[in-house]
Amino acid sequence: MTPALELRNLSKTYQLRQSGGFFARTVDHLAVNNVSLTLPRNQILGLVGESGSGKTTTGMMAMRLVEPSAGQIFVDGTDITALGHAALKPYRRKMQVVFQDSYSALDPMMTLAQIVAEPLHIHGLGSVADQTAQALDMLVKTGLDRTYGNRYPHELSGGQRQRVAIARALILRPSVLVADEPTSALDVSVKAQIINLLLDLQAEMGLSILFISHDLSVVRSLTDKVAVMFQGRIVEEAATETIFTDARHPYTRSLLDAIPVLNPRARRPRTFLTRAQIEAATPRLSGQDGVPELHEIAPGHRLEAIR
Ligand SMILES: Nc1ncnc2c1ncn2[C@@H]1O[C@H](COP(=O)(O)OP(=O)(O)OP(=O)(O)O)[C@@H](O)[C@H]1O
Repeated sequence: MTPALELRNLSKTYQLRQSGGFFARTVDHLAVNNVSLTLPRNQILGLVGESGSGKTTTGMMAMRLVEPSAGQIFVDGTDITALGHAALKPYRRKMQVVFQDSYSALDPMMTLAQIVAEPLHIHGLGSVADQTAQALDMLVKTGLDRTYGNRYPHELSGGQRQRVAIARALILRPSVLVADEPTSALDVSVKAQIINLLLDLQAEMGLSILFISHDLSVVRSLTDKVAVMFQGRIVEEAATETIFTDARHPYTRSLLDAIPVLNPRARRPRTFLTRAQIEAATPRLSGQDGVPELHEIAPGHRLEAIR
């Protein structure tokens, strides 16, 4: 079956301005390096990695919200990489995004019904009455009763705002949802509610989700497959349970070791790796051999960036 989303050899180089007064110059920064990913239909793919590893840039490129420097993006089998504004519009409907910080994404002057209905309005779908009715139904689907339609974003809790952001993203019935750290700003119990909501909606609406997170426990409970990013590259990709029980790449294992364990008796020994050690293991991953076992890695080094 054609995947909902496929990224082929995607790269992004940002041009950074280095200050220096009269001698200011631009330098290239390779944020995403030759990333290939497949998101099958009705599945949830987790994209994990430390801050700055290129997860958001990858998700934004998948949606054509950031232009790739190289590579291709396929949505439902169609190459959308070079489509112009008009040709891209139907694909914009198919792909929606939810961010961590939903508050800044919700217009404070609009009611929740207006906020959720706005994408229908932008795409000219149905009458205003019809758009409002659909928006109220979608609010109910995300666990907010119809009376919320008349409220404003500042009246809501963080979890409720995230529900509104999800309702707005799903009102166009997209086939792909990019969820970029959608639960990181939430308390543990609210986090669980939002995860359950995403799972329910995914099953009900046949969604495919690219779930970007550095919260590995959330990723474990939600995803079918996980891709691990390090310095712009995918260093490991496998079924979720395989990642959590039999990770091959030392960087993945060091990420797993960094998950906090509350019970002190169950605490695992931590593994700290240097970037050079992770780099050394990365090119050899494709052969699945030659990856050094953790006990071979010299103790005493720390990988600060993942802590
Ligand atoms: N618009 C931009 N211009 C220049 N550099 C950028 C831009 N956006 C991201 N970067 C850089 O690209 C790299 C990857 O950033 P990105 O936000 O994609 O990583 P991330 O894994 O999503 O991190 P985080 O979890 O902190 O959001 C970082 O070094 C970042 O500083």
